[in-house]
Amino acid sequence: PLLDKFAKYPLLFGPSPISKFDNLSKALGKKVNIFAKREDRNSGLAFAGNKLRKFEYIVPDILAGDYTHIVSIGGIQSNQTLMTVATACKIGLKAVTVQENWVPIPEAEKATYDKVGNIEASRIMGGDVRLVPDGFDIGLRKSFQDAIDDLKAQGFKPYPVPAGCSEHKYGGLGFVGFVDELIEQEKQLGVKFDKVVVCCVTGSSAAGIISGMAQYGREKDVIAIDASFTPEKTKEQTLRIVNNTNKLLGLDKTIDDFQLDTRFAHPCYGLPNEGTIEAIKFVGRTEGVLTDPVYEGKSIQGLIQLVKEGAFEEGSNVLYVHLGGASALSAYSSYFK
Ligand SMILES: Cc1ncc(COP(=O)(O)O)c(CNC2(C(=O)O)CC2)c1O
Repeated sequence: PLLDKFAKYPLLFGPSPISKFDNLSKALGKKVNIFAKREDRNSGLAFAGNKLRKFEYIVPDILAGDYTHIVSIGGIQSNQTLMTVATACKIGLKAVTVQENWVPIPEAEKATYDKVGNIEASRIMGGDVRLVPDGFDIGLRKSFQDAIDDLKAQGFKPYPVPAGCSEHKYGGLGFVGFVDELIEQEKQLGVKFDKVVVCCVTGSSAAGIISGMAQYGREKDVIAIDASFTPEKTKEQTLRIVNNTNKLLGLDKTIDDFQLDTRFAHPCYGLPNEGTIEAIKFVGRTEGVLTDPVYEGKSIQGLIQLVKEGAFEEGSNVLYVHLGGASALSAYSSYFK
């Protein structure tokens, strides 16, 4: 595969497993065969998750320089910042995480939102967690630059990793590897996936999958479900990462569009809608698998809706990409009384 020319630092157990969601398929009328590739179980670090797959192609660049800190950014219950801390611990660096007010925290969660789940785990692992009041935006942020300048002023050498690793030059490579893995697993399973459904916010998960599938002429089989609630920005950023990644791979292909379903991101980034809560419970009760109110709850809500409205041909094989995130559920307990 084209990816072999890039250095990779192993952070995952190996290929992430594929579950067969037969109960869910049946509960939805057995029209399609639903499978799930489990990035939520891809590593032994922290709570596992999609960012660790991205960090595998970023860590060699960190180790190549005498950096002292990894600096990253996210919301208070960010999975990105947690996986930044875990990766830093693994490679012996310190971590500074800028955590902004990306989510309008519901009254019922105010007392615990910045104490439980992902942020608790970051503190346990010694992350220098810096809460700042700035609002949500998937782009490059002043608060992030301030943290980097602050560390440099103290004589440290910080390595910046932007939100979701997505604007990092190698941000898309991890999920190109996901596709190479998937192609192998299709052979082992004797199954070809007709559609791949994945959550999309800062874009490098979906971008890597689209770029990876483009090597096999299958980029149109990817359906991204927006959870940013800023779909124009997410679409532009994702497409840019797709084409930057194609260039990195030496893949002579420009992709100017992809399917981004924007129907499930409401009411805003970081808060579930009623259908999200229904979907989380439905999949929890039919498959014993947990998803979260910010990301995977919305993408599985999208998958269920797409099945119900006949978006997939009868009998087709649909792969759901579970990117992680259930570790933030404790910050949303008021939704599951
Ligand atoms: C569990 C989970 N699922 C899907 C996504 C969306 O991935 P992308 O950002 O690559 O589009 C995230 C991202 N999370 C961000 C974070 O700060 O945690 C980057 C937004 C995620 O954590």
